[in-house]
Amino acid sequence: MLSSFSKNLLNSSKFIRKLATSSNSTLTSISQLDRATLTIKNGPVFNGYSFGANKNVSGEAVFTTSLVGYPESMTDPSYKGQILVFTQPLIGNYGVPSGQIRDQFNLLKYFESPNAQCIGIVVADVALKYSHWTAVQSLSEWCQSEGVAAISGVDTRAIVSYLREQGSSLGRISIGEEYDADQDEAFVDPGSINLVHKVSTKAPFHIPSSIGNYHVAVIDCGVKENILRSLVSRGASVTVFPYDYPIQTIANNFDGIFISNGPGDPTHCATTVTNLQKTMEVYNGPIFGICLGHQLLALASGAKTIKLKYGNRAHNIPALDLTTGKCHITSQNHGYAVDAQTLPKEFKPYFINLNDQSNEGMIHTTKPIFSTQFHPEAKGGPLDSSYLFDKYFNDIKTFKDKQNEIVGVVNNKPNDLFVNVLSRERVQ
Ligand SMILES: NC(=O)CC[C@H](N)C(=O)O
Repeated sequence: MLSSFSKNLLNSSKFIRKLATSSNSTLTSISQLDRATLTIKNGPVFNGYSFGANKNVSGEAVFTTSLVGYPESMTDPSYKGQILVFTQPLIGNYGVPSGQIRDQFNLLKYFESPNAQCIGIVVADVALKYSHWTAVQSLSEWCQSEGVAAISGVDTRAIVSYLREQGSSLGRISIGEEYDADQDEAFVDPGSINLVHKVSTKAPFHIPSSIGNYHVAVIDCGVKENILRSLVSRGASVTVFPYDYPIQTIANNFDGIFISNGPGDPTHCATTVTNLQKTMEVYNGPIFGICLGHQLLALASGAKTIKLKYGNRAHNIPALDLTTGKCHITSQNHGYAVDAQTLPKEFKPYFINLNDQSNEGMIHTTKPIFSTQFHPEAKGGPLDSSYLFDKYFNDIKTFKDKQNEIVGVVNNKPNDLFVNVLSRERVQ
């Protein structure tokens, strides 16, 4: 523990450094940075430099082996409350694009949600200078304005080796002070918080599609913008509902139901699981779930989920499609998985992870219901598995054609009166 004298000394040198840099907030050299410490609970301590928000944070420390895509990963709501360690040694070299720019569907063009979601990042070597035609600021500036703590100059190989051996662990980033054993208690366990509640829209919202006549209901557990784009750009207007909305009460107004990705332990989403069970009893249309959506659908079907030792976070994970025998390189970000042994007989495993043999998806034997653990929408990551959205839309078309035969109604445009009163973007 530091004496009060050395603490004062540290604080005054920090103050002098702040004065020296205050005329120019753009950091260009590591010598301008404050000290920072990454502490793993009951584990090692790593000393480096702070290049983000001037605040101490604590959460689950996880690692990603993605080479690119830090803006997409950091704005993915599935990372809510986590400290993200990048194995790619140089991070920040292409800066950060604008979080304001929207596409033709009014969706964010470069971000996966309006804000950074992880609470901290850990990199070996931050690029304080950046260059890219879409960049509007440095990673350091963005972390400061978004309240994300960030540490550079640490041995990320040692950190990741530790997390691989011990499993994902609680961690803390402390700014401007040396490791203080007195703070050992101050670790926040995001596993004890309902993280989905924090990221889900607070009220339904609607995204119209001028391309087609389908209407899909999305259960928002922390949905990524590119999932919404993948639906809207294929011709579905999308109405997005809060994670705990009783979807079973309105399901039959929709041509498809979709369950999104999201943060945390799937067993914390009991209300969503119960609603999905009830939905599957009353709804015969297509259902598609991604990542947390896959896990929730599996729980609703009677299967169980497990926590993986350190999870799968990367943009190059091989998943075998068991129906075609083809391997696809996939984008992933999860710490939990479905235990394939517990799948009920109506569901077959759909994909398997070729690195660790964990379950990567399931498909119903008779109904148009399937889900994947990986992210077919990518962002970042390869587009190999985007064909699954096409499959979902084939299921939607078949279902709708059949409905139209029965009902004799051809035009099922989303009920304008219902959707017109809804917001056009997330309600936070
Ligand atoms: N990307 C996701 O949806 C993550 C799902 C879940 N929170 C997990 O960590 O396994």
